[in-house]
Amino acid sequence: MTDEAVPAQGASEKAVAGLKLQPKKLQPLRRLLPFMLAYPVRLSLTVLFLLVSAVTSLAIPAMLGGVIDQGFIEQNLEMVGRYGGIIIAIAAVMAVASGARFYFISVIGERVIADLRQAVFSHLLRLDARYFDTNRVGELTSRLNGDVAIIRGAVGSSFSLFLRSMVTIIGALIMMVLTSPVLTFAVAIAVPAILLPVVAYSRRLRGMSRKTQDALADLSAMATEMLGATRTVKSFTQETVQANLYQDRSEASYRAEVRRLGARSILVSLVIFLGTCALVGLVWWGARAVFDGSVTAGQLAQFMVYALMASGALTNVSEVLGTLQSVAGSTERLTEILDTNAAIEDPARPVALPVPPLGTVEFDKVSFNYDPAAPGLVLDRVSFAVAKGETVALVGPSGSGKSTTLSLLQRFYDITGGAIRVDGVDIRDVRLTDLRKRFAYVEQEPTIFAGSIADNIRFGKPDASNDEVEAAARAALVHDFVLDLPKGYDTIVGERGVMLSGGQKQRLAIARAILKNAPILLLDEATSALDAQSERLVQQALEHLMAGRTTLVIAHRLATIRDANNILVLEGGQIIDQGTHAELVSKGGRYAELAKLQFRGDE
Ligand SMILES: Nc1ncnc2c1ncn2[C@@H]1O[C@H](COP(=O)(O)OP(=O)(O)OP(=O)(O)O)[C@@H](O)[C@H]1O
Repeated sequence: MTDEAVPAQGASEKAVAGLKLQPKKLQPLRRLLPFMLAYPVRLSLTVLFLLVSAVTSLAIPAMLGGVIDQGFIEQNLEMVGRYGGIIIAIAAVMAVASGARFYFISVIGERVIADLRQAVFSHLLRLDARYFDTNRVGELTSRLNGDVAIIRGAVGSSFSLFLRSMVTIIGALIMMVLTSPVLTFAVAIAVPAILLPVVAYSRRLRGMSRKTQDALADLSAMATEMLGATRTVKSFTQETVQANLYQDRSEASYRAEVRRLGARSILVSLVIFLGTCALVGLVWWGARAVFDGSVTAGQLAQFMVYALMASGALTNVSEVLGTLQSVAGSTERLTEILDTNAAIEDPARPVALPVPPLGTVEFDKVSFNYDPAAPGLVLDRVSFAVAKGETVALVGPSGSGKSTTLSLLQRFYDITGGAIRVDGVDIRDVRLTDLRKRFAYVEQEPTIFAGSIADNIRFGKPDASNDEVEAAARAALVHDFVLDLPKGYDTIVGERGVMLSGGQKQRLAIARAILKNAPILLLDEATSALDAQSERLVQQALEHLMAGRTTLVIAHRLATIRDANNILVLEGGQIIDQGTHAELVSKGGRYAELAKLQFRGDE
């Protein structure tokens, strides 16, 4: 829809959506207000030009009455010329004011959208891990893209049209009364007769419209999910099945839309027919008034133009109200994100961690559950300590709580009992960024971003010089393979690093961790088997990374475990045993079994 949509009979078709005025549903729009009020100068200019353009457009029909009565009927060409000159002058002012109004309101619209988008994105990044456990990323990005696009498409143009039309309606009504109170009275009786059946029918459309929206959202969620996993789809040969599923849903959405269009077409016919009847009635009533001398021909013409202007503006308002309702819906979904408080936040009075860092970690009877309401515990009174420079390995069967331990240490979730201390300070008393700066975290499946190799290494230290990046890359044995790449460090690695091998990705993540140079290393060793050559390179890179750092490692490699100062054996969220590799093997308990299973190949 454009701002300059001409209010004509055809537009009555669009009146459909808006006739369902529900002020409550528009309330979320208030949340856009602060974003607009942040630009008072542009806003005032918009209002000024809006008023000027409305007043000038109302002045033109008044001149038209003069042309007819004093020019046509008197057959006075000079008067026609004089009025023509005035009309051209008014039109010139109107043209400039309308252009300026369109420009300023569009600029405000774009500004508001940009601010809102940025606010939502940065707020999302600050929310805690639990929020992302319970909200689908696809849905969040769709809010960020889809809802922002809906607001963007409407804010400038719809608001402008809405305000302009409201001013026109009020102005035209006043002019109608001034021109002929009798005719105004006749119109006042006719309007509800037309509007009531239309309103009644348009209620039916509301439910239909919601259904097609839902169907569309469903479709796009499915597309996002499948296109993000094309390799899985291919490998499970699900192309046809998924394409058919998509087709079924797409057809369902098509049918829903066709039903809605059918209903809407009937409404259009209804509006056109009733509108024409009203027009004929007005002409008849007006002609009678002219014949009995209560109004002049010029006044009648003038009145008819005002009536058309008012009805056109009314059509616009009703249409825009429909649009504004969907904008309100989108605004609500976005402000919902802005209103969500992170469950994990900085303490009111943060305690500083010691400088230089000690590099110690202590778990003191730590208990935790992802879902506080669920029975049982994921970690059950886990206690251990890691001294400076030590390497402590976590081993245990799948689901025993190893990854959870590393998450809790970084305070992705808050524990339900006990305490976690880093450098002797309870992590809940430390600012989140201070805490997380103390760790370098290498994930099991490292996240590689779509940028260049250098960007990926620099992630943890954006201001690192090229030399620093290269030094980290050398230590992580990334440098050699980078030299073979066409653009060296500037090579773009593709989304999620698809252009790199598994071992290269791991070394890249290690380089990133080396550059961050944090005192405590959190390592989730990859379980996926690398070939012996890659394995050796990754191991070498890790040794560089671990040198001189306190290390907490979820271990799957024998080399790591053999060198560990202490091995914690986790099972069902509890530490069931601990000691060095030799001690634990000689004990012959659960660890010996695990080690036998896990490291058979290595031995
Ligand atoms: N984000 C989460 N929300 C809810 N439950 C979770 C979440 N992450 C893990 N869990 C549950 O917590 C338990 C411990 O999981 P954790 O990932 O810590 O195990 P793990 O020892 O690292 O396993 P693996 O070796 O398979 O990675 C499991 O029962 C798992 O289902």
